Amino acid sequence: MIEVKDLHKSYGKSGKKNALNGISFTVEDGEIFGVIGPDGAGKSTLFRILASLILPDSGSAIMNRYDIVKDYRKIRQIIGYMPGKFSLYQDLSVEENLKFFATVFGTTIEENYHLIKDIYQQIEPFKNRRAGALSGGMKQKLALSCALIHKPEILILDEPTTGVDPVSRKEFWDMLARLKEQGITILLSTAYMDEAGRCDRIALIRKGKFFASDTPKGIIDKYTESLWAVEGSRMSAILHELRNHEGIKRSFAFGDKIHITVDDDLQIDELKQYLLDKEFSDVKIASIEPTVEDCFMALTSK
Ligand SMILES: Nc1ncnc2c1ncn2[C@@H]1O[C@H](COP(=O)(O)OP(=O)(O)OP(=O)(O)O)[C@@H](O)[C@H]1O
Repeated sequence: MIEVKDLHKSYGKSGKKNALNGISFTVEDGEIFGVIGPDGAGKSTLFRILASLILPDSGSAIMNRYDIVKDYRKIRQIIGYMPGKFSLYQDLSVEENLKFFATVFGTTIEENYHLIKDIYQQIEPFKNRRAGALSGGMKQKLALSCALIHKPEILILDEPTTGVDPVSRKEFWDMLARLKEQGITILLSTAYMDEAGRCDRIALIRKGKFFASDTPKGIIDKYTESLWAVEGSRMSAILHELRNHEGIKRSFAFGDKIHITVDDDLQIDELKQYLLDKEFSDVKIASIEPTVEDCFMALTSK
């Protein structure tokens, strides 16, 4: 179990830059807990503190009975940490990297091969290739293998899917689901809101603070406003006109659509006519169910 209480951290002389502003949460054994938020929100700072790499200014954290400050040696044994930036030795081969991490932790690849088999088998054909010459998806699989090779109880993965193609991202999440089945607790961060649904619980973070924490469904269920998706061929011009409409509370581009939150008394046909009058003739508008990203936008615009 992970128990985090009121963590604060600032950087710079006289602590000018507040990175964490009082973070508290718990993660149960075997849970996948996702910390979701934009760049600079404080995710890496939080994970570096929990991995015992930097000290908090105040607050505490217990990871499976061990205190991150007092018991930092033990913490490093029971966690597997995959930093956001590529952490492997670029000039060592795939196999040499894995051997190195196994040796540091006093184990061997053979001893814990069963844990990494699923993942490592996919990169084993390239075991003699330099890590620096691997694709993004393969680097990520090697980094995860290295984080797992000492059989950690808790995995801390900082933005593990950033810069990874959609197929490798899906494979990665399937692997995490299998690790969870083996009882490993997984704490990860992501800037991709569509990954929220693969977590048991999530926390939304912004400016060093969690502003919502629940199951993905729990977060979505709290969204009670009317939400529509607008499609058309001149998206930025449509967005501009929508922002001038007083019945629209919020609007933002969402992939190839625009999501808008509207006043309860506005009707779809009424808005279609408004856009038609502005010469947008091919506009489609439909009522939709919110996603975690819609919740994030709603909560951060308050
Ligand atoms: N070593 C440092 N010195 C000064 N400021 C820092 C340092 N590390 C992070 N920060 C600042 O602290 C804030 C939180 O950064 P952090 O890296 O924890 O966020 P993040 O959510 O992980 O984002 P990113 O994905 O961009 O790393 C940011 O404003 C960042 O600029």
